[in-house]
Amino acid sequence: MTPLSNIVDGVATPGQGQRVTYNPSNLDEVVGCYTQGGAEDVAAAVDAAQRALPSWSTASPQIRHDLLLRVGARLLAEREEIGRLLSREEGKTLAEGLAEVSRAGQIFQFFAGECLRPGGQLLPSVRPSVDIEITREPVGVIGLITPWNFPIAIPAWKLAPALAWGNCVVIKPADIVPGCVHALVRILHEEGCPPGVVNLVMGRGSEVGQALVDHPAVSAISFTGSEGVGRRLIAACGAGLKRVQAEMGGKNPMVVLDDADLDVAVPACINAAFFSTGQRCTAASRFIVTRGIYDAFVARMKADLSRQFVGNALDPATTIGPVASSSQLQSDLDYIALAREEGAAVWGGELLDRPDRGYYLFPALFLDARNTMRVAREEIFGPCAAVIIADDFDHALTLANDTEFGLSAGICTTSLKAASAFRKSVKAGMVMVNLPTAGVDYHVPFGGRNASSFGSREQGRHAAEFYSQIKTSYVFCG
Ligand SMILES: NC(=O)C1=CN([C@@H]2O[C@H](COP(=O)(O)OP(=O)(O)OC[C@H]3O[C@@H](n4cnc5c(N)ncnc54)[C@H](OP(=O)(O)O)[C@@H]3O)[C@@H](O)[C@H]2O)C=CC1
Ligand SMILES: O=C(O)CCC(=O)C(=O)O
Repeated sequence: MTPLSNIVDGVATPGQGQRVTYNPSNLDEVVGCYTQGGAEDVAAAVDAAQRALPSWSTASPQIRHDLLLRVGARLLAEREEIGRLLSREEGKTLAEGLAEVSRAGQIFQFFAGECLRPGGQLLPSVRPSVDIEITREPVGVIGLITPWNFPIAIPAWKLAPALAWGNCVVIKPADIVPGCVHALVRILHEEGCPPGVVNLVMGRGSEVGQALVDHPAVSAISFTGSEGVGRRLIAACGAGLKRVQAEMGGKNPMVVLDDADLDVAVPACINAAFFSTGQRCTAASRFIVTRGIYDAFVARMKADLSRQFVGNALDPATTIGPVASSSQLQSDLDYIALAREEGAAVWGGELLDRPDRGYYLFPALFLDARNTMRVAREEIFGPCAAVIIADDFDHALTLANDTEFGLSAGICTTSLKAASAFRKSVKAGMVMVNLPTAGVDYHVPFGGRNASSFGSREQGRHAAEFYSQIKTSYVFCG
């Protein structure tokens, strides 16, 4: 099988080795074969980006707008083909794969609009006859390091604002799912992206990702992934005086109060914790349920979960796809064993036999869990949720805030007063009322607090904070 190449300076460029990807729904099926780059490919890509920067950073906003709009339209037109590739490579259901490609297309269209929106400000000075002008300029060459759980939406929400603000980029997708980013970078070039503006180097994080972080000509790094890698990368960027944005994990709570409508709360909790196989940084992994509704909530969760079908991502009957990789599956199984050791009553969590050889894991509830347990404190990133009893609203809020993370948080209640109090007091970057903690809009700020996020927000108009830098000019006009 001939591997798909890196794309450097607009040209397909072979690397040193190759990686074959397999379908987590069916391990006997090869999905793709990709070249593996190394530090020298990163150096060539950064060189190309530096050469492209003077003309791209000064290009008419109309040119950037038109490119992003065309790319958005192509993604929407090719949604079926790319969505199937995404589902075969990552394992999310086809419906989720298709929705993710649409989201990527819409993100490009949103940022096409941003290219033409004036971003400056004219202010009077405290001195007479002096005007002050605040303008935004590109940051330079930006390294984008993306994870496996959103193989096209996350690359899109980093690439589109980077280009809109006139930067050049080198992107490194997660090694187990490079197919969608390869397709996206190919489309960018087919739609007229000038050589060197977007460069793709595939390969391992410890080599390609590290080389990007270490390269002195890379001015900024935008990363999404684990807390461990994120923390190391933030330290390295700080030492190299690079701008950095890191989107890391979550241990997101979903509070269910006595007055909740279970017809709303249970579907929201199932979606939040188990759709996309629980592999979302915004996934709910703690259900904090007040005493009066606990038994009814658990009974209804078990009944509704029993109707979910865990199967091949392309099977229309499937509501929950396989776990994405063998290492993630092993980690999930280790946490399920740990939940038992820590004294929770585990419901579900079985490996499933299916005609296809895949990583099929039934959702797990860790009943009667306590918030002090490791399974209630550490990000699992699989179809597992701890169910914790709370005495009342105040206790539930205290438990919800007792975490090192702070990405998203949800509450299910029919009380406007309780919902408002929760929105104001919960320590999270995003709050949902009677909605799943996961599944966000593409045109508003995304991000969290504490160990969940570092640096400025992603997405929406707030993305400008990271992808542009401010210049303040003083003009004597007397
Ligand atoms: N917040 C989120 O959305 C995500 C959180 N996670 C969490 O992380 C856990 C492990 O997933 P995993 O894929 O290993 O996450 P990682 O943090 O290892 O991977 C995220 C990205 O960083 C790259 N990377 C890895 N090491 C380095 C490095 N030293 N320097 C620069 N880049 C690097 C990876 O490359 P490569 O994979 O190619 O080696 C990948 O592109 C999950 O179980 C989950 O808890 C994972 C994904 C997304
Ligand atoms: O919940 C979402 O829509 C986005 C989640 C996400 O960005 C992530 O899991 O990395």
